[in-house]
Amino acid sequence: MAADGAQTPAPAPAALRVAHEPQGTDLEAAELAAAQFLRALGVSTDSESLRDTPRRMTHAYAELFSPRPFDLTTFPNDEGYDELVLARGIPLRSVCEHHLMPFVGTAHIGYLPGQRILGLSKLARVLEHFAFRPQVQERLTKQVADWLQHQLEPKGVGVVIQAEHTCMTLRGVQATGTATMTSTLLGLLRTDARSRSKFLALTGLPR
Ligand SMILES: Nc1nc2c(ncn2[C@@H]2O[C@H](COP(=O)(O)OP(=O)(O)OP(=O)(O)O)[C@@H](O)[C@H]2O)c(=O)[nH]1
Ligand SMILES: [Zn+2]
Repeated sequence: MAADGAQTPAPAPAALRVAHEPQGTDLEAAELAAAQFLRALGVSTDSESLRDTPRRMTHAYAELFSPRPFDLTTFPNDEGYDELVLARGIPLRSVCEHHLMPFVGTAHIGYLPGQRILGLSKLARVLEHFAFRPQVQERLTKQVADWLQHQLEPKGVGVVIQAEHTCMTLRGVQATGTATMTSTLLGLLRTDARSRSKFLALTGLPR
């Protein structure tokens, strides 16, 4: 409790170990299922070049569903830096949970610091943490923003994602070149027009 009676949030820990969240994997079973899946679709795995494809498929998806653990390193905001910190154009790759086809693009992730600042690389690592699982873009965007707000307790968070969903560009409606945009703004980036406008200016997106 501060002297004026206001609640002061507890500072975030200097480094929080963010673990991989295994759901229980059985690579052998997945490989057998992949072979069966391909056979059922009339794709023969008899040739030398396709013989290992079920194993490759299994490992490819296992990789895309396994975010790497990392330390969420934070530092005290000793200088009282009170403008935006923004990582622009972070590469994004994820897998849509409806078709298990990739969606790829870029993310812009920013925050207005409170008592602590974040190790810059962690903005990309948090994105990867939530992207490496079957996802929808809306949930991914919100999860990254909510998580940063919760862990860092900044004055505001903004996340904008632009991605191409191959399930709608390579198949189905085949709307080649379509970019899907999503955004989540929290705290001052949501409520304060000046902060929001600055955030959008730094992302390079139209305001
Ligand atoms: N909201 C949202 N929808 C997504 C995302 N990724 C894929 N989808 C959509 O999920 C929907 C699944 O719809 P369904 O009608 O069940 O699937 P479908 O018959 O293959 O549909 P089409 O893709 O239209 O051929 C499609 O409209 C996809 O475009 C995402 O990140 N967010
Ligand atoms: Zn899809």
